[in-house]
This record gives sequence, C-alpha cells and structure tokens, in this order.
Amino acid sequence: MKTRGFEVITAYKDKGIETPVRGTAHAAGYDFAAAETVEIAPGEIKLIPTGIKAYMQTGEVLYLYDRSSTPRKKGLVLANSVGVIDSDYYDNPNNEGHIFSQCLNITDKTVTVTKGERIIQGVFMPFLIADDDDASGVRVGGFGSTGS
Ligand SMILES: O=c1ccn([C@H]2C[C@H](O)[C@@H](COP(=O)(O)OP(=O)(O)OP(=O)(O)O)O2)c(=O)[nH]1
Ligand SMILES: [Mg+2]
Repeated sequence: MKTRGFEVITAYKDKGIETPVRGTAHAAGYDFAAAETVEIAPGEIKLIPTGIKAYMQTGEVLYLYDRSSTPRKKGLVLANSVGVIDSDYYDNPNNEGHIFSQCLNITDKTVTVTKGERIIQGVFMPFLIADDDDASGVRVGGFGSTGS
C-alpha cells in the first residue's frame, strides 16, 4: 500500500537520481540532492531541481528545511525559509509535482551546487484545518499557480 513516499520525475528517470533517504535510524529529515549541477551568483535566488515528487495522505504536508550544515559549508539558504509541499502538488498537470529547492546565495562568490550533492531535507507532518473551511480548488501547478 502506498502511504507516503518519493518517486523520480519522469524526465529524470535513468539519470542516476536517488529517492531521498534519512541519514540515521531516528532522523526526521529525508535528504534531497540536486538533480543537476547549478551555478548561483552572489545574491541570486535559483530553483534547483531535485528530480523528485512526493506522495502523501490528505491532511499531510512535506516541509523542506535547510540542512544545518548547508549555510556554513555552501553559503546557501532556502529563500522561502521553509518549503511547503502540498499533497495535491503530486502529479499536477503542469510539472508532475517536481520539487524544487529555492536557494539563495548569501556569499559574495558564485556557488556551484553539484549534481548529487545533498542540499535540503524534507519532513512529513500532519496539519490542521480551521472551522468552516470549504476550500475546494484543484491544484494545477506550483510557484504562484493559484495567483498572486
Ligand atoms: O520550496 C518549495 C515550495 C513549494 N514548492 C511547490 C510545492 C507546493 O505544493 C507548490 C506551491 O507552493 P506554495 O503554495 O508555497 O507557493 P505559492 O506561491 O502559493 O504557489 P501556488 O499559487 O502554486 O500555491 O510549489 C516547491 O517545489 N518548493
Ligand atoms: Mg500556495
């Protein structure tokens, strides 16, 4: 039975992409790697492809966080602080649910992220809904797909 987990995006199949794994038996975070080698200029924000989509139950969310070592070692932080990956992002018609890491280079030099380098971590969590919530829209993409 499929409950929650990760799959490789169709366009990245056979490109040596591994699904995210946890580093230790009790780690909360699944480490995501860059699916391509990307250069980020000083002060620039770039969407780094992970080649991964995530499925989960209704009422669950996948949060993307910085790895604690990444700011000091790479000079990169998540520009959106925390990435919120909705369950209805999976297999959406625009981009199949491709998860991107929105990285900001906080150094004064160009930073190279190498394919296969672990850059962020994802944590699955349940979330709560407010009273009288009648949201019924259908997600067709991400990154502003529901309007500004
Ligand atoms: O770091 C991130 C943040 C979001 N997403 C994807 C998954 C998420 O389900 C979707 C929408 O994210 P969010 O709701 O945070 O952004 P938005 O600007 O409100 O876009 P939308 O209008 O598409 O909801 O974009 C990522 O791949 N990486
Ligand atoms: Mg949104």
